[in-house]
Amino acid sequence: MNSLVRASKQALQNAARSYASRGAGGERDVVPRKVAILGAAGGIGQPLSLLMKMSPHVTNLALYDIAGTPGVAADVSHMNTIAKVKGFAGEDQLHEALEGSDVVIIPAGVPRKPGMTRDDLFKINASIVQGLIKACGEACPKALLNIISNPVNSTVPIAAETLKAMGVYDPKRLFGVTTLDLVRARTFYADAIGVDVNSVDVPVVGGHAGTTILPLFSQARHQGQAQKELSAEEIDALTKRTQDGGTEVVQAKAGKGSATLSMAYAGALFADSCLRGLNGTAQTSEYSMVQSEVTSCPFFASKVRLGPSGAEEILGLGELNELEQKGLDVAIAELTASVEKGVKFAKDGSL
Ligand SMILES: NC(=O)C1=CN([C@@H]2O[C@H](COP(=O)(O)OP(=O)(O)OC[C@H]3O[C@@H](n4cnc5c(N)ncnc54)[C@H](O)[C@@H]3O)[C@@H](O)[C@H]2O)C=CC1
Ligand SMILES: O=C([O-])CC(=O)C(=O)O
Repeated sequence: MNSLVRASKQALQNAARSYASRGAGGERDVVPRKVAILGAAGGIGQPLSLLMKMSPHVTNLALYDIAGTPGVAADVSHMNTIAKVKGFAGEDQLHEALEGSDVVIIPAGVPRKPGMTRDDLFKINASIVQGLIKACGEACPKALLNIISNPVNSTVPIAAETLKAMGVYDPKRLFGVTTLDLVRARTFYADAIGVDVNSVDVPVVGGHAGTTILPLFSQARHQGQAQKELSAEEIDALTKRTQDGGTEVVQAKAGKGSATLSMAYAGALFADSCLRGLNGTAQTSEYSMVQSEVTSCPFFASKVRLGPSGAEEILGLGELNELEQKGLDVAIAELTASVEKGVKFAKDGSL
């Protein structure tokens, strides 16, 4: 069972328990953990706020945006789960929102419209992410930072350089959220071979844009009897669909933004794993874009073991087939260029 399903069941159980014992005093053995969401009034931010309010690991939830957060906070604060919720609006309140945070999730910034690439968002989102990361470096330098804002392939290196310049960079605490690529690969693969999606595991490595997203179907695992063996053409189609998953949603939304609900789900899964790692839960791992020596590219998404100090171990890629190896070469070239673009922006502001 994945952690969010478990978390949702736990939240519902907690809710039922507290409902049944209103006034009984409700003692609970929970590690106090504060999570801040920056961009909490947005398309991702709102459902993500809902899901983090349901997490059994969150005791304090700070919802920050340039506007609109008092309403979102008032709304989710009525849910009878353990997290205390507070809304913060406008830059004056940013530091207060961040202080004491264990995990900061950042889905702030503009989304794509049809015809745009994620890199087309760089001009606007680079500065937004840099500003927010500076505030994190000042107010909560030890927090685990979960970057959702696109282009992730550049915003993560921007964050790293910004924190470095402030003297507070810890590579173990900075994560680009690529979980949605894994969520999609699992869904598409389980559908294609006809097995229970909860039994499926598909590694997805590289970055988070087009051909930098590299699903490794040769390493896919599942339980139960598959209804179907996939041909090379079918694997190729699944690879392309995973790489273009974001565009599929952008086109379907026809100008009204990109993935928000599935992203909120993926973001909550990832943040929940970060919290479980912080709490010392054994065997907590996720795929994420981190500073890495797994390939020649200085930032790369692969499997990461999460623990009390963040990314405690970065695992290798395992064995790739010939096609995947070719895909890896393509991914590294494009990802390296996006990383360099981010580093350059952070150093000299060039767009
Ligand atoms: N990593 C991933 O897998 C995915 C990333 N994304 C990215 O997430 C970002 C957000 O997407 P949506 O929520 O759909 O956009 P949205 O436009 O619905 O929401 C963005 C929110 O950010 C806020 N914001 C803008 N500047 C801010 C600032 N300086 N401080 C705090 N908040 C600020 C806006 O007020 C808005 O509420 C986009 O860049 C999108 O491309 C989207 C889907 C998947
Ligand atoms: O495609 C986009 O612009 C949003 C995104 O990153 C995704 O859905 O994977």
